[in-house]
Amino acid sequence: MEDMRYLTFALGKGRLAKKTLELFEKIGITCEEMKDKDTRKLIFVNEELKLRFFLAKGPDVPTYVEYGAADIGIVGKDTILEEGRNIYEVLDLGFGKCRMCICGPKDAEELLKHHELIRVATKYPHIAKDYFYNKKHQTVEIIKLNGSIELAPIVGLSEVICDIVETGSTLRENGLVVLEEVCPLSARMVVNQVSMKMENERITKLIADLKREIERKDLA
Ligand SMILES: Nc1ncnc2c1ncn2[C@@H]1O[C@H](COP(=O)(O)OP(=O)(O)OP(=O)(O)O)[C@@H](O)[C@H]1O
Ligand SMILES: O=P(O)(O)OC[C@H]1O[C@H](OP(=O)(O)OP(=O)(O)O)[C@H](O)[C@@H]1O
Repeated sequence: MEDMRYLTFALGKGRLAKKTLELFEKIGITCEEMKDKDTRKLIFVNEELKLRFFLAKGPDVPTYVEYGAADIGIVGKDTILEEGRNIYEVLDLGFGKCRMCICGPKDAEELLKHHELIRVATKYPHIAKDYFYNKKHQTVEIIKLNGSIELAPIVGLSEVICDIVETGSTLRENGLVVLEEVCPLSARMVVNQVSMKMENERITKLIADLKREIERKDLA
């Protein structure tokens, strides 16, 4: 135990953070310091288990993991696809479930069907490009936005959007519908490629513990 090095976790801020900490707690990994809402501290340590945790913007998580600044990351599948980093995706955590979809007003269906040159607004330009160019073989103009994507077809910036749909209420409240599904999404655990070799025993055990907990919850 004495010469064990710290394993570092990068957790995506926002929606996934709370569920991630709850899941870790269930397998005996706690980080009390991190629950303090008022803290400006960025990095938290569990001395006993030799673990360190930090919160980062979702899209930065794969970056920290690729460079080895974090051994392990927890992040949405959307972010993994969008960032395209050299990392191992090792586990589907089963929460943060949603879908990447092409959405728009109902009448945009015809434009899609006839492969018209449409504009696609999205926070995920790589996912959108891959979908339209490689899967659908359709030429489109992709417009990168940073949030409130549903606005784009309403104000005439684009014909459709490529965005996350969870409950569908944002679409409904703005008169938009799902036109096509790109792929299902959920939170994933990612691992640095060198860490996977150097810390194989600890990381393999962590994956097995998490898997057992996720399966137990699925059965309940
Ligand atoms: N309804 C949802 N909207 C967006 N993301 C969701 C939703 N449900 C689950 N997720 C998952 O949660 C992850 C993190 O979502 P979060 O809202 O915290 O990030 P974000 O919207 O990219 O952040 P920000 O608000 O800083 O732009 C997403 O990458 C996605 O995998
Ligand atoms: O299907 P729903 O349950 O309505 O969830 C989907 C909405 O939530 C997300 O937006 P977010 O709240 O992250 O805001 P943003 O658009 O500013 O990123 C996503 O981009 C959709 O707009």
